[in-house]
Amino acid sequence: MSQQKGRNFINLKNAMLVFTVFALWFSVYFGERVEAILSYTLILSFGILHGANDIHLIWSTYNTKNTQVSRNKVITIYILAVFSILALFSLSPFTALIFFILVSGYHFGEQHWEKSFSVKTIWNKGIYLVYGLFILFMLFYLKHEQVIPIIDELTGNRLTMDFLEGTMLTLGVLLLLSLGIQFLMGRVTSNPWEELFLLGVFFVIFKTASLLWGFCIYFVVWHSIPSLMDQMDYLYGRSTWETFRNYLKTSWPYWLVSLVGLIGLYWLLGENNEYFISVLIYFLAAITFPHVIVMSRLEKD
Ligand SMILES: CC1=C(/C=C/C(C)=C/C=C/C(C)=C/C=O)C(C)(C)CCC1
Repeated sequence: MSQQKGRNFINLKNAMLVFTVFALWFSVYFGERVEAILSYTLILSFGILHGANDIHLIWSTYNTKNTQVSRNKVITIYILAVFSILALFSLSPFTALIFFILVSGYHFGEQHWEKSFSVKTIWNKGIYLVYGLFILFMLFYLKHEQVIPIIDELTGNRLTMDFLEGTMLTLGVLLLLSLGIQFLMGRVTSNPWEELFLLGVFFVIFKTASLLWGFCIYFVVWHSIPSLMDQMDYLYGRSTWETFRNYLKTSWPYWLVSLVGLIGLYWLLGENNEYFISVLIYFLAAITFPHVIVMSRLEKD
């Protein structure tokens, strides 16, 4: 059984690598406009979908033999969490953005490394954070020409290229040291060369593709799709086309409400924001916080 699971995982990784190489080829042949259309399509479909079942997941993880929670209560708490984040962005955008980047980094790292540590320690959580932040800062640094104005629009703070470079290098050294120690102690089950190679692939993608396409490839291919599969494993015991159909059946209403929410947010904030990506960031932040709590609980289970 575990051998079967391992084989599926390796197949998934290979498929993701093949898709990534294809996406890289695509970015060389097609212009920014085509990339942008495809990026928004993938982010708004698979990207949003992987968080669309959160309410159902919270409800099913909390509804055990001993505790009963009503669906309405879960929906109310979820909506409150989403609006609190939007309120934080309007009160103190810089604090909200720092918080969002930290939480996103942790979440990306947790998704990638969760199955790879044979011993559970508090250090693993630090590695999740450093890994995800390193990926994000690699993208911010390599695409600084677009990222600096976007962050300026969101927060009124103009980051410098030196800051982005320094943070990326510091995170890189921290990551090498912390993961290196874990590998030497024999606590990591994945192949270190494969992991280094993967970081190299992300570097090339972020450098070659546009900001949106680079983010889309990481967010959709390397984060949302594996996360969708984890969620299907949790909910239905396996991830197949059939369980994907079941997943779609429970998540499509939430997915649709999310899209309507994004359109509403654009209608409210569009005039004040030159970049649509800024509105997308508010939206992602609002749905990310509850999502990270749900997924951390699910990975623990
Ligand atoms: C700040 C910033 C970005 C960061 C986006 C992040 C951090 C997204 C995280 C999404 C998550 C964690 C979704 C849920 O699963 C972009 C778009 C790269 C563009 C440049 C500015």
